[in-house]
Amino acid sequence: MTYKVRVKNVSKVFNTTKNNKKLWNMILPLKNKKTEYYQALKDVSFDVQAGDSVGIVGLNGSGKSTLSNLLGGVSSPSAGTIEVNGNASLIAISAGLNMELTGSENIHMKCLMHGLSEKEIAERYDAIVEFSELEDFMNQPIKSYSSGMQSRLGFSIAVHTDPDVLVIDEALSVGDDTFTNKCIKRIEAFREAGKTIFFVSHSIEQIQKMCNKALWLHYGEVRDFGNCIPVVGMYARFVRGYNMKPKHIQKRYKKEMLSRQRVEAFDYIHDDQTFGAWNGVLLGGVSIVLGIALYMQIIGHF
Ligand SMILES: Nc1ncnc2c1ncn2[C@@H]1O[C@H](COP(=O)(O)OP(=O)(O)OP(=O)(O)O)[C@@H](O)[C@H]1O
Repeated sequence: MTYKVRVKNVSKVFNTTKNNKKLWNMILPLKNKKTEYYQALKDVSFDVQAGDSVGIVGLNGSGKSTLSNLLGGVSSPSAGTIEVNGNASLIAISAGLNMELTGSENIHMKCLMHGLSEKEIAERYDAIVEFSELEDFMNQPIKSYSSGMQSRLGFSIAVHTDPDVLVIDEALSVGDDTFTNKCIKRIEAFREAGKTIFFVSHSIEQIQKMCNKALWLHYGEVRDFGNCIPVVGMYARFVRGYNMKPKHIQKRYKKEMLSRQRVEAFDYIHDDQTFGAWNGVLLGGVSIVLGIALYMQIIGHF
């Protein structure tokens, strides 16, 4: 069967080394023996078909937002591949919005980023504003918006740019019920049109209502993936059992799981951090050459 989104052996690693930004570490990155990494996602694989609506569940810190950022193209995996047939749009609270720009400018900017022409933006502008219910706030910088207002604007822009894959990360958790219901209706219409949706939420009820598939992430790994009702049912049973455990047991479990996600290998990474390291080497080299040139100039003067 053809897939709409294929996530294959994806890992995401963050450099969590303390004092990593010291100039010395940037110039001589390979000297930094104590580099520490945190593996937020570990070897995640699954395929999703067009028309699927996938709920992503998991405890706090299990990697849901990290995955939604990868799916929405906001960041790239440290290892593995994500293939999306079509264009994807991420809606998270304030994702991709510029806090200094007004609501109106943000609409323009995000629509351009999604490949819409000036004519298409002009045609859709009123509908975006009307759906967001922010008519009176369009000329204000969005840093003055509440998180619910930012989310409404982000949601409205994203659905009107008509993406093939919509990634919704907790964006519905900050709105009031009336707006959330309006969004849910819009998402359902989206699904009926054969689009693909990823939906991150802590509300099991919302996921059961809106999704046909579910992915359960557990401390960066796929614990289960498949039809929504059984996967979410298993997850709900796990959460009930977990919540019944005494606090100190929960704390110990969490600590042990987090310690398993710390990795030390340097060569594992082939993303921005390695680029950063080589940029450091380049910067160091250029500095030395400039230093020598300056020294020669000074010597030449005397
Ligand atoms: N930029 C970063 N640098 C270092 N660690 C990070 C970074 N981003 C995320 N993490 C870590 O990765 C892990 C997964 O985070 P993520 O936000 O994806 O989890 P989540 O499942 O969305 O959590 P929540 O339910 O609380 O929103 C967390 O332990 C987090 O601290």
